[in-house]
Amino acid sequence: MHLDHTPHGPAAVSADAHRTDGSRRALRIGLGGPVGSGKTATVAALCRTLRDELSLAVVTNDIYTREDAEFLLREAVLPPERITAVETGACPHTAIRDDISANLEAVEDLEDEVGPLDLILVESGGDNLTATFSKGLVDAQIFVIDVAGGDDIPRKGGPGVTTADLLVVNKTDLAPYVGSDLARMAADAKAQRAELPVVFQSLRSESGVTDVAAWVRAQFAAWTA
Ligand SMILES: Nc1nc2c(ncn2[C@@H]2O[C@H](COP(=O)(O)OP(=O)(O)OP(=O)(O)O)[C@@H](O)[C@H]2O)c(=O)[nH]1
Repeated sequence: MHLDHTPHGPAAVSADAHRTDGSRRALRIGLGGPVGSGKTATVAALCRTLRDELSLAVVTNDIYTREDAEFLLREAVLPPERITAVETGACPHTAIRDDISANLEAVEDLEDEVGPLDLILVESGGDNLTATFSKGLVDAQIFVIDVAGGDDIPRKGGPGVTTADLLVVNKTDLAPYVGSDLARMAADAKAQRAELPVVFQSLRSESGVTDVAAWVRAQFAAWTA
């Protein structure tokens, strides 16, 4: 894995790093990607890995339900008051890109109610390859795809694959069963993203979310620097 954070750190993105009382607000990282690629599982693993070192909260987005939040609550990855569900009621990308008001309110309410917070993870509802977050909502974004969705996804591109601050190719454990060529996926991702980082992970393996957690730590270090 090649991780080069410097040109794309969150400090370069957000002009509004402070709250109205002058305190530093939480770094906001968005996770988007197709349905079932492993966004909630990645959020859960990040919470377990980082919760003892960072003050964390999560906002989930579902179209009609609160299933993702309920999963995180059931798994007890964070205390319940640190997990908020937004029911988008429409295309998931509308709520993270076009009308971000419900998500912004959720993020700000979390900071008011359980802050000060270091990091808020905002998980989008599952969508298609065009879904990206507004820079008014998050400081950095992770796009999660999986090997079972087809090994031609990195080649097909789209804004999530090409421009996300981190591309995660999840479920590498399934590659032999679905005939996905990981080397080809890596070469295609490199061609689409140049120096932007890519992580291949299996949440079923021992290393799990380690590389993504390292990237998040680096983003947080840049944010607070
Ligand atoms: N084999 C394998 N399964 C995984 C991995 N990561 C997640 N899963 C499983 O994939 C399924 C979907 O994972 P989720 O985390 O719910 O996916 P999601 O992207 O949040 O799905 P939506 O919110 O519906 O878009 C679940 O059954 C997970 O347990 C992985 O690395 N390997």
